[in-house]
Amino acid sequence: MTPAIRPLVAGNWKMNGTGESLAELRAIATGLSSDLGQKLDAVICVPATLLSRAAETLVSETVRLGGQDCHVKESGAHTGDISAAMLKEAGADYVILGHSERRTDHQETDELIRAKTQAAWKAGLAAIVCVGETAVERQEGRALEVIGRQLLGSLPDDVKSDTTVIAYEPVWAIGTGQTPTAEDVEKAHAFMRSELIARFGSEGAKLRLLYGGSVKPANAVELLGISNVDGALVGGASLKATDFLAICEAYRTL
Ligand SMILES: O=C(CO)COP(=O)(O)O
Repeated sequence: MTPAIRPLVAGNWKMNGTGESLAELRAIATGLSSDLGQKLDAVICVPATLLSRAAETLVSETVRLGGQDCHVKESGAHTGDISAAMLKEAGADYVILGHSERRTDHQETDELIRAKTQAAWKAGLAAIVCVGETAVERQEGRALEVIGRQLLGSLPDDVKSDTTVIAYEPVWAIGTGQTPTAEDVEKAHAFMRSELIARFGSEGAKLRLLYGGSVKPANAVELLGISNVDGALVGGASLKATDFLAICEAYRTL
């Protein structure tokens, strides 16, 4: 954790969730309306189909909503795509961009992610920009090189800390139950911090750096307590309110 940076715990529901899941969202919001909610910001990135209903269902401001991707354009002939402005209108304040599943499934490049980040800002959304190495890249000793390249390529030049969040998600740790050692997470986050300060100066020092990949209640205190880890991007464990809240609880002790 970085002193003076307010933590952010973000959930990524991916392609999961139905109308019934809104009860979990309500339970998360209720859980965070206690003093726990004063210790952190929380956002749940639901499937786009649930955004409007999720926005209606949330009675408190303790949880923000996010989308999981957006198109670079505001509107037009792009069948199946959703613009950042549409996400905003549906109730989102954040959008995840460049998740490894999109980089892989949809061949998204750093250049495209950078354009999407600008589109998100223009629509009034904060971008959660994801980076992370694959297992092979790690075995080849290229993890930091890959993270550095993705950071450089995926971020526009005018990054501001109130509209941009970075998520380090090692691809091999996503949905596998495996996590890097605390030393490896610390090394990756320290590297990102120094790269971001070198490029963005004081804004780079204030950017929130999330760790993502098999975060669960059992490892939350250890992972969230690491230097320069300012929150988490949680996949599977964000689908159940009890798990997500148990992860947030780590900030009571940190
Ligand atoms: O991809 C993730 C969040 O974006 C992480 O997923 P898991 O927490 O399920 O490993």
